[in-house]
Amino acid sequence: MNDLAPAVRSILETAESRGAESQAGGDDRVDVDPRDLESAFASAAADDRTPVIAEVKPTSPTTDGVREDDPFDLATEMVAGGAAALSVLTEPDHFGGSTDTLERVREAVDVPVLRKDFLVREAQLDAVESDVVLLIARFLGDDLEPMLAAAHDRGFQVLVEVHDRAELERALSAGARFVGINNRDLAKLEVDLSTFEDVAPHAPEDVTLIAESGVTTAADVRRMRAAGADALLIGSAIMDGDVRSNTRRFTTADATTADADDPAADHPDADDTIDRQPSR
Ligand SMILES: O=C(O)c1ccccc1NCC(=O)[C@H](O)[C@H](O)COP(=O)(O)O
Repeated sequence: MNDLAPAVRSILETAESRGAESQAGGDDRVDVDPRDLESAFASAAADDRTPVIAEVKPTSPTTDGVREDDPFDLATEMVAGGAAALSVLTEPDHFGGSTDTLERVREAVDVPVLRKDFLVREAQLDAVESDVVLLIARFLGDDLEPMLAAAHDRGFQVLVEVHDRAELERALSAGARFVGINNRDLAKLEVDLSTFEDVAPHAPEDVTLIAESGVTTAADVRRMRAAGADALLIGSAIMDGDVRSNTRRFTTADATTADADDPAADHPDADDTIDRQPSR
């Protein structure tokens, strides 16, 4: 883990020292009856909305300042903007998140809610109920498979985050059905959308692929969709300004071409679809 950016090492150190932090004050194992993520994406698509997971992200190591708005209001605005699902940071020290926030948001909306955190131990799965949990292949190493099984056992759907082809192979061998390809390199914290384009063609067709991080324009959305993204996870660009209209700009991206709201030119390869490997 020496190759990680200092901020990410710090995130990981605090993650390792955090316990289950159960809202009930006990250490009961959660048993989740989740809202179905795949159906939420399908409903969005049937409704001509680009499937977007909008992220409630008060701050981060790469963001200036903290957004203090009530997460309840942010979440309802994101859904009003057409988000198929939400992601809520529960990491407190670097992202301003909390399990309380996630509980309140999940009560306020009827779309699936992803718990975005840096989970490294099974007991941490029991801190709060959500429809989906994130597991990061790079942080979990050989623990990925048992953590994935432990999460599935509790009823969670699991988004396994990868950054390169080797991590994709580990995620697939562990049994991941939802894979997030993170365009943010946790070693340098740099974002490069070609990460998704490089890794996605190696995923089998029956895996649901989510493009994570660094999407800032509708043209970026179309670029990720052309490269095989079934859905997108977008945080900072939604949190920066009017959350409802920002969300709408992304959820209508498939239905629009480059327009006045999105002056960035479409990526030259945006119309080239990339064939994914056939199902294994
Ligand atoms: O967002 C960060 O600054 C960050 C720093 C270190 C580790 C993880 C980080 N982000 C976590 C995420 O996965 C993103 O919040 C998510 O993919 C949305 O990204 P973006 O749309 O670029 O805000």
